Amino acid sequence: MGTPSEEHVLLLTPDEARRTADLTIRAAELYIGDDDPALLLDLPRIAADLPVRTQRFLRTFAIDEPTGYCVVSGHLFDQDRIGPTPEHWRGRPRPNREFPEEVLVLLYAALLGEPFGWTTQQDGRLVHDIFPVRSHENDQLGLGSKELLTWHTEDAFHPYRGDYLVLASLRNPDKVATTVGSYAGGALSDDDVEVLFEERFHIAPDESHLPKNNSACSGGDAERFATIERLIHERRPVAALFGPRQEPYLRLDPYFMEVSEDDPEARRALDNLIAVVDSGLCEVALEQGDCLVVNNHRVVHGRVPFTARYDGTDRWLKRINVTHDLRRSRTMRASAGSRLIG
Ligand SMILES: NC(=[NH2+])NCCC[C@H](N)C(=O)O
Ligand SMILES: O=C(O)CCC(=O)C(=O)O
Ligand SMILES: [Fe+2]
Repeated sequence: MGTPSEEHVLLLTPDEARRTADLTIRAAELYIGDDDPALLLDLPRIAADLPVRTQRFLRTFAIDEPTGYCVVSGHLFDQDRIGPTPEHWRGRPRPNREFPEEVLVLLYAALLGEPFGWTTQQDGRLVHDIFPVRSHENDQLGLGSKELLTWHTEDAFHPYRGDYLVLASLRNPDKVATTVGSYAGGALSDDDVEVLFEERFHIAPDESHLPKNNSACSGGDAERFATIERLIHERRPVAALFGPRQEPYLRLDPYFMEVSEDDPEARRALDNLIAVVDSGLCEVALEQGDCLVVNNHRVVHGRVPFTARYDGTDRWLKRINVTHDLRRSRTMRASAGSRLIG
């Protein structure tokens, strides 16, 4: 994988960008926030008014998997309306000033599948904020900055992790790059591939799901993290590769992965895979107005280290998780219609 090629990018025409912005601003006036059930119900109806090229581009990306990631660029994100980059995601109003951009990622999610969130991430918000937070400067979190955010499958530890991820760049003045990596197939020995397809790898939940990175509720909160706790204690081994042998899907987060000491074969195969992904890692610096869509099985992603500003002008992304099939996670959601896994 090199730098993004033409097939990865849809550049909106000025007219398409205007129509898209108008659509999201009008919709944002009709609903009360990213969790408004009426908005979630209406998403496909509203998405039908997005430019036809956008609809076809994202539907093709989802169904045919022509590439592991793509970018829809040229969106108009009104900087005056959006206002300064906040200091923390906690306690933000609903709806907020950037609600039209939250509507946008929800509409794109509806073209790809169904948007969902986690009770254990950002207090159950459906659309996540990603900007540097001072207290997390050195953490392996989207909210970090000083450290390389090592590449990963989003929520790799979880059986119901998303099929796609949408990242909308509200601003990125220092052109801080998101990293994207893949495994094309053919670069590893058949023996290594065989081992990687077997359930010989442990993946611990990353820290974004831990209680310390959510708001503490008074009492009775243990329940919210019970499933995560169980996954930590079960330590069920999983496969690092799955699906088609020629072009396998990935389930990787090396920083949080472990292989038993008595399984050097699995260790070596994983190290070889990590080296192949590393060697082809590319950097995608999202410009203001870019939406990056990641196929969470075909590619891994991360972020280069950077120096945060903490003056209201920092890099700011909106993130949404998307699944093809909400029903699969039904036992971990409170009701059939709930979009929060936990
Ligand atoms: N290798 C890693 N750092 N994995 C964790 C990724 C960050 C996590 N998805 C977050 O929302 O903050
Ligand atoms: O900041 C980025 O570009 C990616 C962040 C990310 O991967 C995450 O928060 O999980
Ligand atoms: Fe991520």
